[in-house]
Amino acid sequence: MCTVRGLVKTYPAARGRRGAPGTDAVRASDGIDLEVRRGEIFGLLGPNGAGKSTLVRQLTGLLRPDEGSVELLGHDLVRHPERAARLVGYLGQESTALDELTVALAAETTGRLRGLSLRAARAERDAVLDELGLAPIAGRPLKKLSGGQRRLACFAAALVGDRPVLVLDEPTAGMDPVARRAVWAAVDRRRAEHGTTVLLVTHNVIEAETVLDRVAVLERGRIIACDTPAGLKELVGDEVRVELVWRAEAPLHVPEVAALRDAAQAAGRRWTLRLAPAEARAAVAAVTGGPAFAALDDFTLTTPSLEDVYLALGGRAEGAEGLVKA
Ligand SMILES: Nc1ncnc2c1ncn2[C@@H]1O[C@H](COP(=O)(O)OP(=O)(O)OP(=O)(O)O)[C@@H](O)[C@H]1O
Repeated sequence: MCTVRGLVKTYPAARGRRGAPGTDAVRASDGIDLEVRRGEIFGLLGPNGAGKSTLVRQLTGLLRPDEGSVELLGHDLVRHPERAARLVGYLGQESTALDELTVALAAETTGRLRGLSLRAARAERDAVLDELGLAPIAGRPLKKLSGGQRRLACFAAALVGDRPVLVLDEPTAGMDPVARRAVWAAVDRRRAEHGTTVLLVTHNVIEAETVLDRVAVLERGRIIACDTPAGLKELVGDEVRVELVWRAEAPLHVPEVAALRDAAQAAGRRWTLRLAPAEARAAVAAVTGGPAFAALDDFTLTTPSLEDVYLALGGRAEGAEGLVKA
């Protein structure tokens, strides 16, 4: 369905101007091979700057690779990037092109641009606004909406005209849980009813886990893992995640707590540890059975999630500095 071979894209170095420092060249795609199957919901996961947007912009014909090939539904998109518009419904990270339009007109205009008759564009517009709960704000201009509402309106527009492939760059960024659920339900419905293939860029690993068939993890322009969520989880084996939340400072004077310090990733009052099951049981027994218990606010034990895989592979913990040890 979509085959990518040896994709390379380097952004050139820029000279600094007016005393500002220049930037080095960035190899944002560094030899990417990828195969997405028809009807698959395929995720691209990775830290900021890993090269996810650069990759999807090459898959949608918006950015020309330096080297390599992109074939989408039998079309060579490096040679014929203009063909992507007929194949792909693309939701980019920014929406400025539609900002002046109302929610209804953004959806209708997209339909018209995709070749629908006026009557068909209006029918699809009404159906998609209803489906996503946007009818009450259909008459409002995008630029006067909240970030999450604007995102949902752009998502609605991307769905109009029924493209066989949807490429969605962080579709649920800034959305509340109700809107996020509506997005995932709409994606699922298109796959079930039309066999739509979906390529999804996301940071939200926990949310993505429930909808993705396969995931590629990107880091510094390379794919460092690609498998089903379950297959990726096997990489972290039977590790258990232990979360300890302290009332205030961790009681490091308690030897059992001090012993866990090196294995823990600390974020404020919260410690996260990844341990073998027996070690996890021992750790919980130690902090709940002894003098540390008075300092403990809460604890949880969970089996591995896609986020644990991501971290184990060397991804950056959200909000944390530096790489997390495998
Ligand atoms: N137009 C550009 N010119 C120069 N460098 C760029 C440009 N766009 C992106 N980059 C650089 O290329 C690398 C990959 O960027 P890209 O936007 O593809 O990452 P990403 O994985 O989508 O990140 P995020 O999760 O933050 O959206 C980064 O180092 C970024 O700084």
